[in-house]
Amino acid sequence: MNQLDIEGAAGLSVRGARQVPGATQAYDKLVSDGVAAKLLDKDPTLWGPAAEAESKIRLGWVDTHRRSRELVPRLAELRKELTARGLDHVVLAGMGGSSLAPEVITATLGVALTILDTTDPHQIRRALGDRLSRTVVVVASKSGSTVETDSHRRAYLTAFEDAGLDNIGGRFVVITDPGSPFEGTAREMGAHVVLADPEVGGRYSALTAFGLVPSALAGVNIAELLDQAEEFYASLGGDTGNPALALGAALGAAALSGRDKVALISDGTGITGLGDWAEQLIAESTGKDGRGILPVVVETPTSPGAIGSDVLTVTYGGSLGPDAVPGGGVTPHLAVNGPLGAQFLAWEFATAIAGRVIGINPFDQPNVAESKENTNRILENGLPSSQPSFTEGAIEVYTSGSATTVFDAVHELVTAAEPGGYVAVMAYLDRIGDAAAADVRPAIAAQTGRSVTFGWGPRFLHSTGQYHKGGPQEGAFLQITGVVTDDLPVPGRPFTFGELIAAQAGGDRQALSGRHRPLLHLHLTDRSAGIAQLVKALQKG
Ligand SMILES: O=P(O)(O)OC[C@H]1O[C@](O)(CO)[C@@H](O)[C@@H]1O
Repeated sequence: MNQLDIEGAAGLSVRGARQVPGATQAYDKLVSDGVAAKLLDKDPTLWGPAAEAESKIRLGWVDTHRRSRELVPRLAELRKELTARGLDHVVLAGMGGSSLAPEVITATLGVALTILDTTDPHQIRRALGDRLSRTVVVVASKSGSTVETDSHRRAYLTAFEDAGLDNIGGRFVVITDPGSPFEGTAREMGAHVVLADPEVGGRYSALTAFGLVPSALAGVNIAELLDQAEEFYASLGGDTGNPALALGAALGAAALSGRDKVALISDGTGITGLGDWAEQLIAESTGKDGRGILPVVVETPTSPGAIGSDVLTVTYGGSLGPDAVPGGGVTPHLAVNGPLGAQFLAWEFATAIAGRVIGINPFDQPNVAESKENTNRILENGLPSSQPSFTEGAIEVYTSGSATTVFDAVHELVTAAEPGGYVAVMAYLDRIGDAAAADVRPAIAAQTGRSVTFGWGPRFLHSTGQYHKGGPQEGAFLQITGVVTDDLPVPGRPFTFGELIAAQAGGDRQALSGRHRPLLHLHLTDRSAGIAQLVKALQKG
């Protein structure tokens, strides 16, 4: 470690922070304003008067890990009860902050958990067909009004009833805020109910019931995560030896100096998938008022997009020894290493700090509602009819440009993004069955040298979706949808999952085109053939 590196408690270190241009000045200003201690003290004035009311009720994450302790014995008991009933397959239904942390936790610790954060009927059908009689469904929604999650609950309820299973209510565990619509529904169903910490927003909720309940039921030792957070907490109030303060200062200062894309890359040292969780935290927290930091999850240290003139390269992983070379194969601006429980708290603290540095309120998400409203309107009135501009193989192309091939249409889109802008690939597909669609990201990034993000729809709507609409208006958007060959009704609702996902995609197209953003829609009439054709066309150039 050298003087640019800061090691805090719990073995969490941030290397490189002070070499990021502007970071030292930002850090010194934070110190002279006493921000670290004030944040630890939950001071709601740190983000200005306009953000104060929201901040007042959103700072519980600072020490929520302490209140979460009471969950440890309770969840051990519940797990015992469920396994005694033979319910050993845990399915988590939840969007954004209600499922991303358990995904990282279980992936990192090698524990099986089935996650439903989709409305793709094929993916949902596959989950419903998997060990149904042994399934316990964790329904996680802070607001208790998220359409995707409620639809999953309905689908499982009907599947359990159709299979003639007993004690159906007891096959559900509902996590929600006290008094939310889901609390009443859960009690009526006879579900197990775990009320969440209401003073913690979804994306800051890793160490609340949202992160811990599904993880514990799946078999994770959650006490260990809480211990790591508690140990790291000791570093948070200080002006020295505070890696989270350094991380926040560097993220904020980099964005102000033009490195406003953050490539998030695993260094391969034992933490899996933190990038997807941090992506939501950073994008939804900072992408507003025409400002923000764009997180770009990059597959490996050598994948396209890891470095660039407007990119802050950040690697993450488990604790590293003092002489270790960080980065896992790339030279990062910042390397964040340490145990997972400490990482969650460090990134949350750093994001709140970066929000202050760039001058936004890190606790609201003012532009998320728009696509949801468009979706509801489409579900009521139907999608406006449209004809493809042309069809190539298994791909229908909807473009306002003049291209006549898929490759040219993508090229046209990419060149329409502002210099220093980005391309967002948004795939409303089955993220297991259609996993190869993720290859589109590196293929476009390699061709263009631009920052390219990839998100599964509708999951990204609860993450980078906020940034797309609220952040700097410099994105170009590639939306990919796919044929539905085996649709599934949403029980008790006047639409199917296939109609819902189409309406979500259509609603987001309306939100983006309303902002006059470049948008290309590709519809796959045969999913696997279409993906293979698209990736091949892009790779060939
Ligand atoms: O937990 P809920 O209320 O279902 O919300 C899920 C996600 O949707 C959002 O509220 C908005 O997209 C996220 O901030 C949140 O994590």
